[in-house]
Amino acid sequence: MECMNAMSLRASSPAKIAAQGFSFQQSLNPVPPKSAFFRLMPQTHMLIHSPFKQLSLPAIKSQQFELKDGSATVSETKTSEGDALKVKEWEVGMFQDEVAASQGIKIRRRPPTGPPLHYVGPFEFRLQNEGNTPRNILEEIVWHKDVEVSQMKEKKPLGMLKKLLDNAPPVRDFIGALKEANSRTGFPGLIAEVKKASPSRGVLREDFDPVQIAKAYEKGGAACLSVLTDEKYFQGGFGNLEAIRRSGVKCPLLCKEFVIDAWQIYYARVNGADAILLIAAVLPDLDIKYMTKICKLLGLTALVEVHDEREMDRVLEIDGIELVGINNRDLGTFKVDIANTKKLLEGERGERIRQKGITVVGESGLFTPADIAYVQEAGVKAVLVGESIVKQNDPSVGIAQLFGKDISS
Ligand SMILES: O=C(O)c1ccccc1NCC(=O)[C@H](O)[C@H](O)COP(=O)(O)O
Repeated sequence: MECMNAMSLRASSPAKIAAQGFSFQQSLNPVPPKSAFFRLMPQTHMLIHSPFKQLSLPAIKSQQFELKDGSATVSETKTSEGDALKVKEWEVGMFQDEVAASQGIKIRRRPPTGPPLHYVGPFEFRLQNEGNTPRNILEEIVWHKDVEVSQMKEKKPLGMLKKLLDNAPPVRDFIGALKEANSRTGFPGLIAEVKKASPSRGVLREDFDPVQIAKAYEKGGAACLSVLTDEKYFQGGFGNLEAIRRSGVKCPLLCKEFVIDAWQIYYARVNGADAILLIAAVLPDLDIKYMTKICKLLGLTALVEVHDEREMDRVLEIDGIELVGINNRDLGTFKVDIANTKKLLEGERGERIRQKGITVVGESGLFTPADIAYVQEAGVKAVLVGESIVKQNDPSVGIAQLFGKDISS
C-alpha cells in the first residue's frame, strides 16, 4: 500500500537526546554504556522518517541509495553537529530495539528503518513498509507516545517537574490498600478502572464523568483506582487523574499509561498518582530496573505488567519488584483468556513469586463472581477491572455484582 507523506526527520537537540530513553540510566549509572549508543556507522547513515512528526527538511545534503531489503540509505555530503546528533539519536533507538529483541520484546520503540524515497518532479514520497508501519496496536501506541512525550517534555522539562514535586500531594500506600481490602473482605483487593474507551472495545461509556465514576467505585468498596491517562487511544487524560485526586477520593491512584521514558513517572507523580504501570512487553529489563528505582525514589508503587511466561521470568530476575500484574489480554491481538493468570502462577514459577513476597494482580476480562473466584484460586491477591464495572449505570452496584456480594464495608 502506498502512503504519500512529506519527507520528515525527527527533531533533535542535545537536551532532547539526553532526556530520551537512556537519560535516567545515565543519571543513575556512573558508567553509561557509551560504546553501545555512541557507536557510529561509518560514512553512511539511514535516516529516520517518523510517520507522526512532519518537520522541515534539515540541512543534510545527501545522495540516496536503495538497498536490497528495500530500505533507503543516504550518504552524507555535509555534516553538522545537529546532523551528527540526529544520527546518534537514531542509533540509540536502534540499540534499544536490539536489546529489547534479545529479551523477546516484539514491540519496537520507534520506526527502525527509513522508508524508500521516491521522487516525482519536485515532490518526495515514501512507501509504507514493514519498517515504518506499526505491527500491532501496542506498537502504534508506543510510537505515538514517543512523539507525544517529546513534545510534552519540551513544554515541561524535568527540572520544572522536580520543582513541582515540592507541592505534590503526599503519596498513598497502593499495595497496603490492596492488602487491607483483601484481608477485610476475603476477596482480592479491587483496582477499579476509570476508562472511557479502549482500542479493543471502543467507547464503553458515553456519559463519562471521571470524578463521579471514581466516587462510585470508592463507595462500592474499591481499594484502589486505575485512571487511564492516554488521550488518543483511551480518551483519558492527566486532567482526569488530577481531578480525581483533587476531588477528595481517598483510594490510591494508579496512573495507567504507556511509559517509555522516566520523565512520565515524574509527570504522573506531579499529577497526583500513587502508582504507575510499567509494561514488560514494551520495556527492556534495564528500563524496568531503573524505572522501578525512580518510582521508589518518588514514593510511587510500580505495577509491572506481564502477559506471558517469558515476561514473568524476566521480571522475577529484577530485584525490588513488589507488585506484578498478569494481563489476561494480549495487547497485540486483543485476545482475552483468564486462564492466562492461572498458567503464569502454576508450579515453580508460582512458588518463586510467593517466596519473593510479590503481590499479584489479575488483570482484564473479569466479569462474574466465578471469574473472580477463578483468579483468586490461582493465587492473585488483587484484580484490575474496567469494562464490567465502568459500563454499569451505577458502578458501585457493578462492583457488588462482580463480586456477588457488597464489599463496601
Ligand atoms: O483494552 C485494550 O483494548 C488495550 C489495548 C492496548 C493496550 C492496552 C489495552 N487495555 C489495557 C487493559 O488491559 C485494560 O484496560 C485493563 O486490564 C482492564 O481490562 P478490562 O476489565 O477487560 O476492561
